[in-house]
Amino acid sequence: MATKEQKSVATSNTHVLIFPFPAQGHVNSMLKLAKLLALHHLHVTFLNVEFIHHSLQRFGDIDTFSETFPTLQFKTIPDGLPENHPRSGQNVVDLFTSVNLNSKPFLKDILVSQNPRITCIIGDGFHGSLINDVADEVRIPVIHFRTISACSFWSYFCVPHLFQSNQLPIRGDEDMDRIITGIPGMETLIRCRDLPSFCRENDHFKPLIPLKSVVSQTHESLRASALILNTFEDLEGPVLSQISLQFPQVFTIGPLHAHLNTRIQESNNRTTMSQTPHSSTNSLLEVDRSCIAWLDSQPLKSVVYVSFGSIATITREKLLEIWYGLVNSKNRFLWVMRSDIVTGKEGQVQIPDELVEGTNERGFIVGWAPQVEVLGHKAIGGFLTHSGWNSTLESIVAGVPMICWPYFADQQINSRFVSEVWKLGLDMKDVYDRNVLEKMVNDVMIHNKDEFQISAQRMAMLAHKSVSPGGSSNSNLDRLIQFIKSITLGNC
Ligand SMILES: O=c1ccn([C@@H]2O[C@H](COP(=O)(O)OP(=O)(O)O[C@H]3O[C@H](CO)[C@@H](O)[C@H](O)[C@H]3O)[C@@H](O)[C@H]2O)c(=O)[nH]1
Ligand SMILES: C[C@H]1CC[C@@H]2C(C(=O)O)=CO[C@@H](O)[C@@H]21
Repeated sequence: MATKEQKSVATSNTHVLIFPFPAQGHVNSMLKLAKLLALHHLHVTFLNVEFIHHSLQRFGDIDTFSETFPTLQFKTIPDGLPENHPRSGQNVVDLFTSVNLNSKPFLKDILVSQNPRITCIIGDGFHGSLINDVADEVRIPVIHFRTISACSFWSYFCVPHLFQSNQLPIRGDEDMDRIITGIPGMETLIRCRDLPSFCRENDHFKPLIPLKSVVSQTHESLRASALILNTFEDLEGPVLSQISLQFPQVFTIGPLHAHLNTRIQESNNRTTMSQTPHSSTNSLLEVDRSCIAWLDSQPLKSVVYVSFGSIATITREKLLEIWYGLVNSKNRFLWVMRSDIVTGKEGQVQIPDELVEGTNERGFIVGWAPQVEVLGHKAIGGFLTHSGWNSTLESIVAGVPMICWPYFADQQINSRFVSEVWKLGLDMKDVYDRNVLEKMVNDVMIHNKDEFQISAQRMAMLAHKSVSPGGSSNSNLDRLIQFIKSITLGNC
């Protein structure tokens, strides 16, 4: 239910247009920012490509937003791909090319036709050059929101320097444990294998998204008036100090899902009109809630939650290797197995009898889960994750230790920080072995459980502190709102 305060009309002519890269991990966090700004009475237009908007209407709850966020509106543009294009899994990379090539006229049209007029664009930094070029043409100030961690953003930023100092490229026959020394703030931490996967010459994504392109998008953020990151100072302070030397206006306002809940609660408390917590999923896929009833019947912290996000795909062999590792560990598990997760032509995966039995005894499989709710459930004791940034933050907020099995892009460096810097879990990157997984799962769930639980609880507490009144992300959001308003005034 909307509060009196939320229902009040926008108090200024500040009108922000937010445009995410069309994928779950990006829409998720950028829509949370949209809600936060709307909650503070700014006009917000959230621009999606059509298929994302339709998915949010089908599986999310955006049609109910006008009640709670009256100053938030949705607009759509085409993505330029044929209607029957499978926009799921790793096919999302085609969207990058197509949106870059085709969306400019539609974007410009939306930007100049709104009332009140758009005074600021918050664009996905992954589409940095597109956003900057359009913003220049229509003369509207632009802020970049990069939806990845500060440590991965910074590593992309430093790539040209790594080439100059002959630390890159990473060739096919490379010693992947070679230390990369040229990233300020991470001097002895990063091995070749921990750099974003696009840095590997033999990366299977390389032909689809060249490293050069991701790096140049990252440098495009230098042209923006400010940079927003979904992180918090207690988590990534040293790297953020380095980023601030290059980017004078950096706003760290995460973890955004926790921040939004805090601000909604604050606003409810002020008006006493409604105490209903905000539980929107922003989901692009149909959520299967049956797993919650299953979790309700499991012992405290006994279940490993397994999910590899919205893009990762795996071969049949790797899927079975993970499955064996989980079943052989004898722990209970809840696994999100997306319908498009298995690559290759085999179609249906034949599942050995011992895996079927082990799963019937101790496992539960769904196509898509209410992840934030699952991670917050008392039965969850660990998270086998691909280390996507949203999943990492959601695990941190819930105080759940991780076993990391990164797939591509920023995930390789996120998992290094999870294991070696934050001590929140173990990193299994580049290993596809059931015995290793079995051992790691048991380390996190049983043998070193107390140690991991203590560090996970500590970081969860810091995350909550950062979004609470007086916390760094909370204050940074107030500063960001003032910054956006000052851009509006300067623009009049
Ligand atoms: O069953 C599920 C599984 C996932 N999710 C949600 O889906 C999101 C997944 O996001 P993320 O963990 O970031 O993974 P990806 O979908 O893989 O995200 C892409 O975008 C991220 C942000 O840029 C990057 O960090 C990743 O590497 C990139 O693959 C999270 O909010 C989850 O809560 C669900 O709601 N239900
Ligand atoms: C398709 C992926 C390549 C990298 C992109 C990204 C980024 O901002 O660097 C994050 O996650 C992915 O969704 C994008």
